[in-house]
Amino acid sequence: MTTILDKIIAEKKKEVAKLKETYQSGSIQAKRVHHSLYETCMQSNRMNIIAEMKRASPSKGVINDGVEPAEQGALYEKSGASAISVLTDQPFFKGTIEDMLAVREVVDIPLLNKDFIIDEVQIDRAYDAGANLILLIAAALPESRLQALYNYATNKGLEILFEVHNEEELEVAKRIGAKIIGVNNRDLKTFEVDLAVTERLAKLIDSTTTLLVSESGIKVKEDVERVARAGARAILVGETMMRSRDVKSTFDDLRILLGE
Ligand SMILES: O=C(O)c1ccccc1NCC(=O)[C@H](O)[C@H](O)COP(=O)(O)O
Repeated sequence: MTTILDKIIAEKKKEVAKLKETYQSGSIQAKRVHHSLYETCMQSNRMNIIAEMKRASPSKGVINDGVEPAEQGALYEKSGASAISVLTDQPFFKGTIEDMLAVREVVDIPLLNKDFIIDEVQIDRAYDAGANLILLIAAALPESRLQALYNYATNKGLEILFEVHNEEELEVAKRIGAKIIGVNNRDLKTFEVDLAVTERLAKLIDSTTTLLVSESGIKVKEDVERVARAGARAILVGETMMRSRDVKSTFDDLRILLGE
């Protein structure tokens, strides 16, 4: 059975083939901000929110097509975001690299380039566009490629959010040496969302040395309390932020004190 992730990766291969022909490393030069998400989150006593710029998604269709990235990014920073995740995939999420550039111009917090990274050229572009972090998805590539991309990004001074959804993928994350592990509560094959995935995998993660980020399906304070109890120090929140009519109060609700 062809899954949505298979379809996304197939499209990404075509996009990357074009990018390799057209993109010259250094041809974009955005402002560089030197902040470590890992350090920020490990030191903070509040739940860290990575707020996402997400116009649309395969599971939900259009979420917020009219968003203005610079305005929304500035609002996220002002409201207390620890980082901003910018989706740059066009075919499935309606994002672009210009969204990253627009956000980088107006904020000084770390930026995650949320895309389906399969090649070094995407890492070069993410860096040039002002990203501090990239996403690597365990389910998307063989371990040897994940390790190569992990090393490449680390050598450029980027941090890596390494995304897993089950025990086997978590083992890969550990072998690769991931310091920031994102447990995606959404099954990228079925779209089923279940916060119990964070609870189950968190038991296998040493949260004193690894930053655990719980990703997807977080809507209300009770969800945050649940993943915080499991050991998450950060949450990645897309749809809830993009649909919120009062982003500041959504942050106030979700930025709970840790260890309570
Ligand atoms: O969101 C989707 O439908 C999706 C489908 C296929 C691959 C990835 C997908 N989402 C990427 C994400 O990980 C989420 O955007 C992120 O965790 C935020 O999730 P949410 O708060 O539920 O919008």
